[in-house]
Amino acid sequence: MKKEQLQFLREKLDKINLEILKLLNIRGRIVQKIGQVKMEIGYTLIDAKREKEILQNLFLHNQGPFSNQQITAIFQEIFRQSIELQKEIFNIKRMKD
Ligand SMILES: O=C(O)C(=O)C[C@]1(C(=O)O)C=C[C@@H](O)C=C1
Repeated sequence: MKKEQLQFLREKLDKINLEILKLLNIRGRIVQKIGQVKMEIGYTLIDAKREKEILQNLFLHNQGPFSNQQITAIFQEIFRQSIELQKEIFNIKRMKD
């Protein structure tokens, strides 16, 4: 039945969503550590060159169905939110100093 197929596919997506969430949070913790190191050595939070390199590497491995343009849009949002996480660390450090 088509409805059963839909339910089955949605259950598959639910599991994948949880995996993505877990990986995003693992990534977020690493981003926080990078933010801390960058602040200690006086680097700016935004690194456009590094973002470009990450995207180039993703394009090399991109097997679709998402286009490179769509991958760029997804990762630009991840970079934006990662910088927000780093700013939080920056503000906490400033409050302590
Ligand atoms: O690699 C860094 O310097 C980071 O801060 C990590 C990260 C990322 O999320 O990948 C975040 C912000 C920078 O603009 C570039 C990359």
